[in-house]
Amino acid sequence: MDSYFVPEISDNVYWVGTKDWNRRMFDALIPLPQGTSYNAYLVKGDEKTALIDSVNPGFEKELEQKINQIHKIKDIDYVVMNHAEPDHSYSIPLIMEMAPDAMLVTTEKGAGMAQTYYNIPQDRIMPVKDGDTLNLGNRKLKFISAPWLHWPETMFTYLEENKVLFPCDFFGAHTAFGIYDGDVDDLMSLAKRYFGEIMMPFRKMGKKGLEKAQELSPAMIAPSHGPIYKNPERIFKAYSDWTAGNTREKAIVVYVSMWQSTQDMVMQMVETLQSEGIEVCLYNLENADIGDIAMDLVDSRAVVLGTPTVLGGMHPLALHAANLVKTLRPPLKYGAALSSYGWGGGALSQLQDVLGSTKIELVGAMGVKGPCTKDDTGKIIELGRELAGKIREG
Ligand SMILES: Cc1cc2nc3c(=O)[nH]c(=O)nc-3n(C[C@H](O)[C@H](O)[C@H](O)COP(=O)(O)O)c2cc1C
Repeated sequence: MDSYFVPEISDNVYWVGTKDWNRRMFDALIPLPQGTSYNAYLVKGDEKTALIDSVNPGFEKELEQKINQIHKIKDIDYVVMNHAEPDHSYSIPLIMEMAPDAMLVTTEKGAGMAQTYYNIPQDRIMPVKDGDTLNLGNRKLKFISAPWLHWPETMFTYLEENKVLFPCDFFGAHTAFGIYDGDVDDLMSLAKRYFGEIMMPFRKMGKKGLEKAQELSPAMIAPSHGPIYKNPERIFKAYSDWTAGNTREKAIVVYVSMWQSTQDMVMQMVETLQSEGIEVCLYNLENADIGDIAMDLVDSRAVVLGTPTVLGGMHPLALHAANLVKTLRPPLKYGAALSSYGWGGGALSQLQDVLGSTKIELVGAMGVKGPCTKDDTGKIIELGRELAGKIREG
């Protein structure tokens, strides 16, 4: 490529990130319907220049050229590492090699990770604490500790003069589309999906991070994935609901069925919940997108899990889903389980084991031998009504 598009997103602040249009999977787990971006930013003061975050493996050359279009890479003074994960930090050692006087700026924990992951020598690392500032001449960077968003070493960086917040993964979205928030129609869904996948397990820390971000009153939020927010209020409002764990009168139903018996049970439950005024989203685990499930877990009040018994336990897809429900720590209050079995069963007791350590109140777990009888259907309707009542209570 002869020349890259390197937008100046704010006075003397340049987006030097890269877009991974064709990536379809993240963390070997999460589908990416619109690819993703690895946002890195170059901040030029009249005395010093800082690079904030870097890019994923495979995009080093593009990053190098983009920086060089704005400022000689060898003259970079600081490389700020908000988060050590390789999608943002993999290219840091290369930049440090090309910019021999540059210092790596990161948290105390980040310093350890920079050595472990990237072999950055200790004498080239400048650890910073919450509230520390770094002078670039006519502009200043301020560092805000933001642990567990979503690794222990994470921090935000704030460019005070421009009022631009660089929160790394926090407020991010996986999409390669658009530069600014107004460019992507379904951005709030993508941001919610990202929140569910990455930030939901750390809602308490997220609440604190949100408060710290709001206190700064930034004019712009420049995350490490997805579009840059020219209007932070929109994402602030959304994060306020999501980190608080505000749920709706909504049930997420996830199931798998080999011979349709469990599916019939699940469908009767769906009809009952809907007729009781409950919003329902349904995923067949055979073809469901885990990211969609994570997104709907963000504000669902109840989960219904349907699985047949397979070899004495849950169907492996249902076990995977139940484990996700457990580890993503959604704000679910209620649950119900539906299962068909052939002879001895076993799926329901395994499900109760998996979800036993969560705060989800299991309203009912119903097992049926073979296909549903009329009598069984009546019991599912009863269970559905009871679950709907709980959901309406709040
Ligand atoms: C591969 C396989 C393994 C099974 N293992 C068990 C089992 O260990 N215990 C049991 O009670 N039923 C077992 N079954 C029977 C199913 O649980 C039963 O057919 C059930 O009705 C299937 O529900 P579905 O129609 O929702 O797939 C197994 C069935 C299959 C196909």
